[in-house]
Amino acid sequence: MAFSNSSPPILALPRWWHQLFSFASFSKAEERRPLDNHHGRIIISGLDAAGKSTILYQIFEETRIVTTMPTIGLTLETISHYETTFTSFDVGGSGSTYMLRMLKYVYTDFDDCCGIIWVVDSNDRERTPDVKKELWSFLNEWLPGAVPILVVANKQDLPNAMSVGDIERELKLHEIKGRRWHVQGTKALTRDGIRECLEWLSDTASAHRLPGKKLEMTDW
Ligand SMILES: Nc1nc2c(ncn2[C@@H]2O[C@H](COP(=O)(O)OP(=O)(O)OP(=O)(O)O)[C@@H](O)[C@H]2O)c(=O)[nH]1
Ligand SMILES: [Mg+2]
Repeated sequence: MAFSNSSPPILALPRWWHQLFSFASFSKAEERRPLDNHHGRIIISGLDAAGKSTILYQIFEETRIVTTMPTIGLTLETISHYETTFTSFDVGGSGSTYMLRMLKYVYTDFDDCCGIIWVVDSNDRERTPDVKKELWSFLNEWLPGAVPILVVANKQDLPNAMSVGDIERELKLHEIKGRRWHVQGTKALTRDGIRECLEWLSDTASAHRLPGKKLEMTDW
């Protein structure tokens, strides 16, 4: 998602919108998965078109193919599943810094954030510098304390995709201090790697959750 400086972002959907997804996903949840017993919030972020919404839906849907539309404006996509909520948002585009500031103001319950999924389009080599800039700005200015970060190297099915090692080097992930991090390759369209993502988060995010808080995943 991108928007120009001249057109400030707006909250594109009412706050109750995610309840539709809560209802839809709840009925499908028969088999317990790695994060099902956790509490807190997990944020899914990254540049536009990286695959955030696809990953969000693949975590919960049983279908093999997921169709997504570009997430427009300052749109939060949130899905609740048992005690877990995933919320997704975009940080790309020229208005991203303004948007993050506004989100901090509007949406104040990030104190319960216990993990981040940062989605990268591994096939989009041209935008690697943008990804690096946004990721580090996010880590330095936005993400509280020692919250663990899972970098998802998505679109591994595409022939020009950077490897997990390439992404680790390009984004200088080894310079991350004071928090656990990991890179997981995924092919979100076919769900490859999604379970591994959840397993890593299950091991690490729980250490950062607040007692008694519901686990939520937020695709911003
Ligand atoms: N080849 C391939 N395409 C993918 C993969 N994951 C997502 N896509 C496609 O990439 C496009 C963008 O995916 P979305 O999930 O909408 O990405 P997003 O990050 O939510 O995008 P915005 O909401 O616009 O910021 C869609 O056409 C997806 O079908 C993948 O692993 N491989
Ligand atoms: Mg989206």
